[in-house]
Amino acid sequence: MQKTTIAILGGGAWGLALADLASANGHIVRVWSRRGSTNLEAVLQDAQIILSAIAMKGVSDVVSQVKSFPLSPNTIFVTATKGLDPQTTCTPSQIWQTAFPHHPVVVLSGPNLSKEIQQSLPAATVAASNDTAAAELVQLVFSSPRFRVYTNADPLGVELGGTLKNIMAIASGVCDGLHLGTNAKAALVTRGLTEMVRIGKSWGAKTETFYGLSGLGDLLATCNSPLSRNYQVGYQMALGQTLTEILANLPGTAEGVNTCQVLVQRAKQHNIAIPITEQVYRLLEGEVTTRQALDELMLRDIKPEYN
Ligand SMILES: NC(=O)C1=CN([C@@H]2O[C@H](COP(=O)(O)OP(=O)(O)OC[C@H]3O[C@@H](n4cnc5c(N)ncnc54)[C@H](O)[C@@H]3O)[C@@H](O)[C@H]2O)C=CC1
Ligand SMILES: O=C(CO)COP(=O)(O)O
Repeated sequence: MQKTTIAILGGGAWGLALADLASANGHIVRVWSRRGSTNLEAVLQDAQIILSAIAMKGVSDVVSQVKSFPLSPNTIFVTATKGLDPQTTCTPSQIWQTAFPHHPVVVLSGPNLSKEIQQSLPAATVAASNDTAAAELVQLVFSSPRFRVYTNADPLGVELGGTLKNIMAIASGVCDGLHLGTNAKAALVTRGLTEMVRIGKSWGAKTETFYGLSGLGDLLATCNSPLSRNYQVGYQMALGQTLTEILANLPGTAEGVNTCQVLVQRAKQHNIAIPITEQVYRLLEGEVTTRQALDELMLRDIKPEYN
């Protein structure tokens, strides 16, 4: 395919892994990071794709900075952030789309532990957008024999899959840290998926999207891998460390910690049952121990599996 010029915003683990994938396919890639020496305006100049791999806490700020520079009307935005805005509960793609209403926005999300991608291990992901041509361009730019990209027309569902699974990854870390066994993990991940579908549907996402790579796929990856920072948060809490100690030593961002808070607030407003998220929230807030959180979940009123 033709060479594409790509500006990658965010020089963290994921931004750099995506930069490598696009460079390996022969594209022109420029990375901007707030602590790096590159100038944002120069990085954005003539970019056909602007990809954000910024941690959630920096997204609104970076969006405002990008808005102050002239862009080609055809520039495609891609967001790879897995978080929710604490003030508005908006997803990153909603923030980008509101700021740039006339540009296509594509969500890139899937089971993509950056360490494995950096080792060139095979993986698959999803490029989702309401603009099919934009999703297909992003698919072409990143696809290779080691990275298989699928398109999808439910960007909200794809984005929420990657975001909500972070909470289940924290819970799974707790499950493994407490040595609760394989049955417990299977129950947790399956009920976690049910909870993700319930939240996602109320938001307007499609149920089937959560059974794909960005939902179930990312759950399987992060709920079972010590490479997941969110999993590490739960695992180390089960070993008795405090959240402050864990976050001080964590390499990179565990978005699930903030997402949990946003979801609890949103679930209250919309009257949605989120028992697992609620217990993870209480654990992170120091209101319950890992054992108490487990008991709270196991001793809930018995009920039909689906209602
Ligand atoms: N590492 C991974 O395996 C994957 C991560 N993601 C998502 O990608 C996002 C970034 O993750 P990582 O690269 O792993 O995190 P990281 O902690 O390695 O990097 C975070 C990046 O965000 C930037 N940033 C943070 N606050 C900022 C601010 N106020 N202004 C400007 N830039 C700011 C940092 O400078 C850094 O470049 C997260 O939302 C994460 O959930 C998605 C898929 C895989
Ligand atoms: O989202 C990820 C892999 O798909 C990365 O997970 P962590 O943010 O928990 O490390």
